[in-house]
Amino acid sequence: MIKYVRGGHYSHHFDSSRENNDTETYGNRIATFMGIFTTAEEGGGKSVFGTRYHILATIFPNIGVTVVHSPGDAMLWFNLNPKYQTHQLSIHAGCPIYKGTKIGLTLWVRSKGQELRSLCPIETSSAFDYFI
Ligand SMILES: O=C(O)CCC(=O)C(=O)O
Ligand SMILES: [Fe+2]
Repeated sequence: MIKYVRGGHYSHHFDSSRENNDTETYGNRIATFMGIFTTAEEGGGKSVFGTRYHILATIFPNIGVTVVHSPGDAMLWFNLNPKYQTHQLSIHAGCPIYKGTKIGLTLWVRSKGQELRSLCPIETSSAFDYFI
């Protein structure tokens, strides 16, 4: 569960991590599911020109995507490239909240044991890139 109040935000980051005990056992975070329960009344971000605009959003700057939420929305995105390394296009951030409360649920899908691993030829496919 994540909850943001005024000033709350999640700076740009990748959801995948460096190798550790968890990645050894379960694999890295191949995908992220995020559900939105409540959106703030006012949120924001900054455009590339530095002007503030009011959005309640998760942004993916490397692919130019801004997802503006409503309660009940869900998002799913991929974090790894076909070699199971951090995908540079997956960097994202939760924009700061100015007013109200944003509550969501983030679930990370680990790569080990996923059907994708054995049934789809993602190692040789560029289709994977399309989904993030
Ligand atoms: O709050 C958001 O919009 C993004 C949250 C996020 O990136 C995360 O939980 O990993
Ligand atoms: Fe994230």
